[in-house]
Amino acid sequence: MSVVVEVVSVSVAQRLQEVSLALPGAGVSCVLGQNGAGKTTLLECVAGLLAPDKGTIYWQSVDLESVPLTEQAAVRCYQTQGDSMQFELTAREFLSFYTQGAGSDLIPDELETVLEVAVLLDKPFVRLSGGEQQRVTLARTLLQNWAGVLAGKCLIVLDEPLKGLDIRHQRIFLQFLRTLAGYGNQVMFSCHDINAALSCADFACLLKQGKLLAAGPCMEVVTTESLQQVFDCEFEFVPALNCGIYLQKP
Ligand SMILES: Nc1ncnc2c1ncn2[C@@H]1O[C@H](COP(=O)(O)OP(=O)(O)OP(=O)(O)O)[C@@H](O)[C@H]1O
Repeated sequence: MSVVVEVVSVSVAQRLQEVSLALPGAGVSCVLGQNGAGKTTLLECVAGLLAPDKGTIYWQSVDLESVPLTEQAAVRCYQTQGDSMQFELTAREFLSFYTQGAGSDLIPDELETVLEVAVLLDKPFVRLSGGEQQRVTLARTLLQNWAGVLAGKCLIVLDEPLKGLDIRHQRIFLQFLRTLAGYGNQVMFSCHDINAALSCADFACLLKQGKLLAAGPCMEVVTTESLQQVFDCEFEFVPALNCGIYLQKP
């Protein structure tokens, strides 16, 4: 069973104010908002990596503060916005370092198909391009708990996973997030590309200046009006393909 998350009146000084939301048991949720809106802060709280000053995070109706760190780590995959690396490790060494116990195949076929990291493994991580580093770190994030991910038991929290990815890798990775949710995992990610996020997510959290403006099914909470409120610019909805896209008005 995936991790059911509830956030109740969570505040972090200067960063989040009285945020409450409940994520569906399995699915994909996106967090949208301007720079500094509190997206990373919310993701860190949900992932159990930042204790709120006020309020409570529940996983499976249990106060996260009472869940031992090892138990949290066993069902969580977390990706920060940018992994810095001080050492001249190859991508293979970097992945091995984080994925001890992942099995004999360093990169499972399913991950390789999506992230195409095999060709990068023998290069020094620090000399990979930004997007290549992102693909390796996305692999590392999922390999942290790969067995749990395959079993659909994980909370997968990704801070700007599309950062640096070319358009093809973005599309493939977003489709893969749906696959992971289909296994039963709870996926939550932040993103600055509204249309990319909405092509994948079924639930959206809209943040502005540390406050939650809305959270709920994308079809209900994402509108030209709510986006204007979140981003302080005007949008037009253009029907396209089988859904539509939001364009920023000039
Ligand atoms: N460790 C910290 N201590 C104090 N304030 C912080 C800390 N980290 C971030 N902030 C502040 O909290 C606010 C929210 O930051 P956060 O990183 O959550 O925003 P964000 O929505 O993820 O932004 P971005 O889109 O730029 O990544 C910002 O004003 C930021 O300056």
